[in-house]
Amino acid sequence: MKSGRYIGVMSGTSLDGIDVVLAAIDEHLVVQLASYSHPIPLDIKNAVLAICQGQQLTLSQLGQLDNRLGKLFAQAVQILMDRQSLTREDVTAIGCHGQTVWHEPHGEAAHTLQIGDNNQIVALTGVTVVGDFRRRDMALGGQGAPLVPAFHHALLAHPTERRMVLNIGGIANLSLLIPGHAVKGYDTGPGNMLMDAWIWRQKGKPYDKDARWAASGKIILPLLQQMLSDPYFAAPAPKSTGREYFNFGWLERQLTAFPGLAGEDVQATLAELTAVTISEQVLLSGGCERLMVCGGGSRNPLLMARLAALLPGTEVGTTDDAGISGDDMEALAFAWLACRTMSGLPGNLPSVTGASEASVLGAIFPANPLHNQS
Ligand SMILES: Nc1ncnc2c1ncn2[C@@H]1O[C@H](COP(=O)(O)OP(=O)(O)OP(=O)(O)O)[C@@H](O)[C@H]1O
Ligand SMILES: CC(=O)N[C@H]1[C@@H]2OC[C@@H](O2)[C@@H](O)[C@@H]1O[C@H](C)C(=O)O
Repeated sequence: MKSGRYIGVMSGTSLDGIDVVLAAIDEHLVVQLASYSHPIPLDIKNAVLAICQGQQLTLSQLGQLDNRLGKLFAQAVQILMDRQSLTREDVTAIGCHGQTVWHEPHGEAAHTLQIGDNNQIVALTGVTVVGDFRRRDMALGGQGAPLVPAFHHALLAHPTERRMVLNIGGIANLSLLIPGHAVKGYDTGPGNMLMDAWIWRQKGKPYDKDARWAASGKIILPLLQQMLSDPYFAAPAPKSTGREYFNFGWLERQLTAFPGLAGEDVQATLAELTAVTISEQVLLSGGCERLMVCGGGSRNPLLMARLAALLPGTEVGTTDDAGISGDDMEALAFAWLACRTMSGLPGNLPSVTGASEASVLGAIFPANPLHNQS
């Protein structure tokens, strides 16, 4: 393994910020050294949201967004490097996930697109970048997602305890770390995404802090039942999804049969949808002794309480309890995946994504050895 200091960059489906993490990685250890969250300007957030909901745009507009996101990722990395007084020689590589703008894992021409020009990051920081992690897996017949289960397994698997790791981001994904079994993992469906979309439309707030609004409402059971009948929830793994499917349009269609509901009741029902779809999958997958939650949803007390209530006999906690900040897990995973690629090691798990083989992932954008030499 090419050990060293790596930086991971993640801009997820929630568009709440760009997470950047510095980690020391070797064969046995991943040590988180520092992290930083960089804001995303509102016009960029709105442009990505519009694309994910199917809005048409010109190639020029797409190219400009790719350029601006690349510069934004570069700026975020540079701030972390400056704060840590790191020079380019101190960092082996940067693993940058990019911004997913479309994910379509089915059909004759399945595809997934993460943008944010990695060349911009190399040009500004002088550090080698690894990017485009998902498309090799897709070329091998896989879903291209989720990719974090391999990292969850490397970091959090236990020899005897049945564990599952749950990321509640915009989309929620579950990793099954069951001793004696191949690692499995898939997206369970919406995490915070629908709750975020609803409170944004109703109140102009980016998210329901500490679920205060949801907690003031009551669950509308017929609406919940109807939402639960969406075929995604019963579909077998491998499966992955995104904003192209579970978006505000999806929610509006669900609400047409229920006019005039109080906003807080819809919010309470959406929180319950997230908790129920996750807990059903945990139980259907045979249950676990410990559920370790990360992602922004692990900061939502209502979601955490509902998960604990729906999963009696399971120890429900956060990955922070195991020493890994739930806010940094995904960025850390892309630092680790970059290290795998730089070391010529596979990053995907066919048992998770359905790919025909394990493969080295991504593309390497090498640092310029002539940088700053004249
Ligand atoms: N205190 C809190 N109370 C309620 N919700 C919270 C809180 N803190 C964070 N969140 C939720 O977490 C979201 C951000 O989660 P996260 O950063 O894990 O998403 P992401 O990484 O962009 O998504 P994905 O994992 O799908 O790519 C916020 O948009 C919000 O909904
Ligand atoms: C296509 C895409 O960007 N998928 C994300 C998204 O966010 C959560 C969930 O949906 C997961 O499948 C994936 O991200 C994590 C990092 C993964 O690949 O494991």
